[in-house]
Amino acid sequence: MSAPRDPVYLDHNATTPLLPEVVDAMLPYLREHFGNPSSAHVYGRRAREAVDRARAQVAALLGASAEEIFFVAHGTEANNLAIRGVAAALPEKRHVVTSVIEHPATTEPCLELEKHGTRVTWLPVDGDGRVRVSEAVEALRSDTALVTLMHANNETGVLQPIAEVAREARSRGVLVHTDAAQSVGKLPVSVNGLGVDLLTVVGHKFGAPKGVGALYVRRGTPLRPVLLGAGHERGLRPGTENVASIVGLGVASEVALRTVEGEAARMCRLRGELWTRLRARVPGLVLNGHLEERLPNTLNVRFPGVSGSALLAAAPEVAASTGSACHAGEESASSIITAMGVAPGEALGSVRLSLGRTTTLGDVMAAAEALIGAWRRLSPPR
Ligand SMILES: Cc1ncc(COP(=O)(O)O)c(C=O)c1O
Repeated sequence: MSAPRDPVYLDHNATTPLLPEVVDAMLPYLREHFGNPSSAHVYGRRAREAVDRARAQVAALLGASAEEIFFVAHGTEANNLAIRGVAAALPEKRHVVTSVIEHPATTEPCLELEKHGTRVTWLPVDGDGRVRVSEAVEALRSDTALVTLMHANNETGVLQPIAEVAREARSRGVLVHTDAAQSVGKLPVSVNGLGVDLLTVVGHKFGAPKGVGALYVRRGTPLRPVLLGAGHERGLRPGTENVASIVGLGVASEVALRTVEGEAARMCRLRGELWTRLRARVPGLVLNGHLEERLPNTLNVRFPGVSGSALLAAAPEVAASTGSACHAGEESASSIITAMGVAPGEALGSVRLSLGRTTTLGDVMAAAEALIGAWRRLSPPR
């Protein structure tokens, strides 16, 4: 008897499988090259060289210099370091601008600053899920320390107008951070193209392991460490480097630099195929978020008359997510979708389908069939 097939994995915005090149590059650093990069002997030197190589690879992906890349444990830490680190470095500036659709790794540090007296402007989004540049500009004040806006939203995949906001903010002397957890590795991302001072990179969103990320810090940006300890990462992020994972992040960056454009185009075609198939057979299906200004791999759709979680439970052939949360047995709609003006009852029908490098046309066709079948079984007869 053959083993049951695993469900089609359409949850690449949650995490991605490790790239084979990443695993191959990491293994020697888990086995024989176990040295501490701070040690002066050959074991340490080998580890230091590997970390330096990875730093150059991440920098190349972003169009940055190696000295501007700081390794951290994850996206959460990178965002905390950017937001809390700037606030600590500029104590006289008591205002931060962010949006209502950020990941908790941004929202929570902003709420913490707010508790301690910093004023935070929470920008709304329009019906397409985008911040309006004019509202971001109007929010800027003489005491604004930082604008922190995500590059691509993790649920909808919608891209934010970072370059336009950054141009205005930086011309007024305001620092700009973008959480690029979802866009790096899926789209070409350049720190100079975006014009940002700080940018968050998350390894496990593009084929590197979980538990490693990086913060890009433009030369000269005022930033204080959040963790206190020894002098690793030039004093900005103490703690012995996670060498094998850093090597993995470097190789994933190198692969992304070589292949991101081709993969983005392939992803866009597959996503188009999925959308076309679903839309043709689910009357009333709605796309959440802007049609074009979005990640090439992400489709977030609202199925009529059913909840997204019930739909996914009825389609075990597909592994995907909803943005809804369950509190005390009550399902509540995603705050990202309701922020776009969608009524909570309708927003509950949303499902995020996020494709990746391992996704094939066969996967997309099988997933579409499974979702359409589940929706028909759950929907009252028309
Ligand atoms: C937009 C965004 N920012 C930050 C993070 C946090 O990354 P991590 O869970 O690796 O800390 C995620 C992870 O889902 C994300 O999607």
